[in-house]
Amino acid sequence: MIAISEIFGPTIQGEGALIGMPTVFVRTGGCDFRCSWCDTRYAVDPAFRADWQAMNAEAILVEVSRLSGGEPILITLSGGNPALQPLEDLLKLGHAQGHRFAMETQGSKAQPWFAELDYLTLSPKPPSSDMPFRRERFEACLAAAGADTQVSLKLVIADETDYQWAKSLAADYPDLPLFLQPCNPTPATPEQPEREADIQTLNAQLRWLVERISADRWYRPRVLPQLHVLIWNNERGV
Ligand SMILES: C[S@@+](CC[C@H](N)C(=O)[O-])C[C@H]1O[C@@H](n2cnc3c(N)ncnc32)[C@H](O)[C@@H]1O
Ligand SMILES: Nc1nc2[nH]cc(C(=O)O)c2c(=O)[nH]1
Ligand code: SF4
Ligand SMILES: [Mg+2]
Repeated sequence: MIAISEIFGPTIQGEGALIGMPTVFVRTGGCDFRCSWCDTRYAVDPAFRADWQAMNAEAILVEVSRLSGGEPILITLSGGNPALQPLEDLLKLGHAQGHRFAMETQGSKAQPWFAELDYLTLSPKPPSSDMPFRRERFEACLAAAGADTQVSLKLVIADETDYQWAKSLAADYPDLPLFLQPCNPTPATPEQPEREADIQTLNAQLRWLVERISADRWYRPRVLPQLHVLIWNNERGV
């Protein structure tokens, strides 16, 4: 069984390589990380386990199909860390129904079924998250994805230290499409579910990042906002 925090959509992928793509999100419950600025703690902290549902692949796809109006769609697996879940059957059955699959993970755990994904976003965590980067685990994820899965690197940047870390990490993986995403310093939290994102601050951070890469003559990354935050602020389920 798969621990599910929420299934929602259709919406658009708001981040990274597939930004703007219509998709249904399948958010799993449980994470091996506790990032300082995590915007989905309700899918991380076991205190919210009672809100998660154990579902099998068939039941998840019934809900996706209800949301998509019976049409095949891009299914985005996120979390929590979806790599902690047994998702092989979901990929097999979903593909047989014509869906495609993208997944977001921090790269802390590799699974053989990464090779069955259409897209994999690896989002290792910068110093500001207070989480470690374990290179051998990240590289195990790359190896598991293999040649048939489109892998990209999406790095969250909160400050200059994160920026320097990102530049150095990215240099070690020159062939990966690279996306830089400003950190939202005021995500909604279980304590403050109505907390607003400050769009002015996010825009200033975005501008800083563009100016930063330009000043460095670093022309490789694409700098993107969290589009869903610009559209819906910190709302959940969009
Ligand atoms: C909520 S995580 C879930 C998937 C997986 N655990 C991971 O971190 O990649 C999805 C994406 O949101 C990003 N994210 C989480 N909190 C954020 C914040 N406050 N500002 C910007 N991005 C954030 C993560 O870095 C990750 O790229
Ligand atoms: N629209 C939208 N795009 C997203 N991209 C990554 C998300 C996530 O929480 O993993 C997310 C999300 O929650 N909503
Ligand atoms: S790895 Fe992802 S879901 Fe887990 S705490 Fe960090 S941002 Fe949140
Ligand atoms: Mg999110």
